[in-house]
Amino acid sequence: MSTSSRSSRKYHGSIITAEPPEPAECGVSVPGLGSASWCPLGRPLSTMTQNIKYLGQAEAQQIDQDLFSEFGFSVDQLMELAGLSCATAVSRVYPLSSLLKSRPSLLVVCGPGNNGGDGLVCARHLKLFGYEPTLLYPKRPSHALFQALTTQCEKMDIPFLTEMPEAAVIDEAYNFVVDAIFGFSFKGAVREPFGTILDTLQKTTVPIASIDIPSGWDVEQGSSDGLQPDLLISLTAPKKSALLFRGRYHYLGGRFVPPQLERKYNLNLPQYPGTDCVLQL
Ligand SMILES: NC(=O)C1=CN([C@@H]2O[C@H](COP(=O)(O)OP(=O)(O)OC[C@H]3O[C@@H](n4cnc5c(N)ncnc54)[C@H](O)[C@@H]3O)[C@@H](O)[C@H]2O)[C@H](O)CC1
Ligand SMILES: [K+]
Repeated sequence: MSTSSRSSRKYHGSIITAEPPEPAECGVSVPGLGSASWCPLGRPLSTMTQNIKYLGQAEAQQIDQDLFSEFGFSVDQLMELAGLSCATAVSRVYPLSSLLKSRPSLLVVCGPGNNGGDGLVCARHLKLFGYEPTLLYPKRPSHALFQALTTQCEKMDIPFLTEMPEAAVIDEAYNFVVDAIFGFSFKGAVREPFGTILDTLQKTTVPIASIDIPSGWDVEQGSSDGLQPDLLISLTAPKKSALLFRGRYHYLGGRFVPPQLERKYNLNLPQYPGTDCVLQL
């Protein structure tokens, strides 16, 4: 069971990993949020990435738009790479060999936007990696892309739940949960059915892996009483709320940013190792 002081979550029934490093001296540049010597995560300098930019909501959306309009990418291209990054980070943090339940089960909860699409792609790749994902996808957009992603999962025999199980059932049935409910376009008070879903997730004790933003968190301000994921996978670049992430693992994914775009927004992205599609921050 984790006793990490950075996360109040207690885990049982799965995932045994080392404790996170203790706070140490470090320096991070956080435009608009603080001085260059602030160490928000308490990680040693050697494992932090100096000067990586933490994005505000509008800037994250602008970069997204630039990728599609100015740089000519399509949504499904980037979503595939984003979802693959998420599946890769998940498999690094929760390798099949570390799971304590008899089956490598996990629940992926998908929201109504592109974050939900990342969740569908992530589920498909996790299935290919040997996991047994189950999906909950309560609000499905009519757009052909999401219908195709849904079909792909169905054809890979990934089951879809019709309703959110109770917290105790989730703890019993799944090793961990992937949160793909909301990403960088989340705004305002949570609307149903996602309020109830997030309330249930908060009652679970299995680890939560959040894609891009812990769902329900304000993209810039975070949330003191919201979800406390164990793993956060920031896509393209971390958002400002990631500075308040207190889980054990923070990964960067979405290795698709053209250098010209990186320079335009001064992202200062770290060097991904070799051909890897994720990087632990
Ligand atoms: N460039 C990249 O890094 C890429 C990131 N990707 C992923 O896309 C999401 C952002 O997707 P977007 O569709 O813009 O928004 P969301 O998924 O966050 O959600 C929009 C969806 O949610 C509804 N909504 C908003 N606020 C609320 C609320 N308070 N209550 C209920 N519902 C709400 C809204 O109506 C929309 O339906 C990013 O985070 C990445 O995960 C791409 O996949 C690849 C490129
Ligand atoms: K999310």
